[in-house]
Order: sequence, then C-alpha cells, then structure tokens
Amino acid sequence: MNLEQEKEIAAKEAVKLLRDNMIVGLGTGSSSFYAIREIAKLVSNGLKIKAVPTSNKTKELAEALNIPLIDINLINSIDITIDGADEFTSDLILIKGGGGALLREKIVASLTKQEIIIADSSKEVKQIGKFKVPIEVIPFASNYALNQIKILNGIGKIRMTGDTPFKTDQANNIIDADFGLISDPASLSKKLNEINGIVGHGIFIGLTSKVIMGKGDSTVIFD
Ligand SMILES: O=C[C@H](O)[C@H](O)[C@H](O)COP(=O)(O)O
Repeated sequence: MNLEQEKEIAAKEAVKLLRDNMIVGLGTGSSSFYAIREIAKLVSNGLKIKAVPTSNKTKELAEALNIPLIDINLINSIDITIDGADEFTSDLILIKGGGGALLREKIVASLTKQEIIIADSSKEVKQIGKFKVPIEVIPFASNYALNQIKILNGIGKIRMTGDTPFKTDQANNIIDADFGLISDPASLSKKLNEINGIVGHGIFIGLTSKVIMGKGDSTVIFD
C-alpha cells in the first residue's frame, strides 16, 4: 500500500459521515481532493449538501465536479469539514498549510462542528515541527515578520514559486518557518498571532474532532 492509497482509503472513510442537508467544508491538497472526488460521486447519486471550499483551487474543482457551493458569508456554521494535514499528533495538534491554504482552512475549521482530518500514515508525529510552519503574512510586513520569527528562535524563509514569491488566495506571502521540534505549540501559536502583519499560521490546536489515518489497507482513528 502506498501513501496515495492510504489518503484515498481515509477519504472514503470520511465521506461516510456525510448526510443530506449538511453544509460541508472542502479542504485543500491531495488528500482532500480524494475526498472531493468521493463527495462528487455521492452528490451525483442524490446526496443533498452545500459546500464551502477552503481555496480557489478547491472551488474550481468542486465546480467542475458539480458540487453545489454556498458563500461562507451566508452561513454561521459548517456541519462537517474534511481536510488534510502536513503533520498531526495523537492529541490532535496539526501543522497545515503546505499548499498555502491555511488561512481559509483555519477560518472554515473555526466555523465547523466536526472537523475531520484525513491523512496517510507518514503524517503522524510525536511532536510537530519537522514540517516547517507555514505563516501567512501581508507582503508589506514580510521582512518585519521574518525578524520577529528570528526573535522566537525560528528560521523563516519566504516561499517562492521559481523566482517570485508564492502568493496565497489573499495575495499574501507565505513564510515557512523552522522552529525545530515544537515543545509548546500553544505558546508558539499565541506568539505568532501577536505579530502585526501575520494574518494566520499553520499550527491548528483545538480545531480537530477526529483524524482518520490510512494505514496499509485500513484506517486508524484518532479522536
Ligand atoms: O494548504 C494546504 C493544506 O493545509 C493541506 O491540507 C496540507 O498541506 C496537506 O496536503 P496533502 O493532503 O496534499 O498532503
């Protein structure tokens, strides 16, 4: 079983939680895309949902697959979201944002009653931090934020696409920051939130209901 198959197995398990009339958050990334494909099949077989995408890429995919969407500003809560992660611990602390979608993902997760994370078995860690923390910053504050990250003992680098800075859906920059293994994610999360110009970061704490991890040809649940 390879990691792609594990993502797919986890995605298939997660979509079993969908019911008629739910508002469903759609994650971003390769694991989420397996789930979106499964959701499209259920919709074409009559499942009645409305979906909120976490990125422009996911929105395009959902539209192409005829999944009905709803504007996030017309709703006050989301019943269930299926999203991926770059790292997770057994106590449901995550790093997200490898694809740059962390800000909308965090907002959607904050509105969500049941946040389901799907992952392959390579994403499980004892302590987060091997994967660099993605941090979204307004371009005006990029250098300031890099210096503030240094004060927090992190080494930040602006994410590039070739020769130009990667741009998020909000036209912001991403700083990928190496803090080593993070012993106190809550404290780091709070400190990053306090830096002016940083609009979001990829440490997710207290937002996840359940991780469904594909392992071999079955799933392991963390909740
Ligand atoms: O910005 C991207 C998201 O946080 C993804 O959910 C995360 O990077 C995991 O992506 P993948 O499922 O492709 O490993």
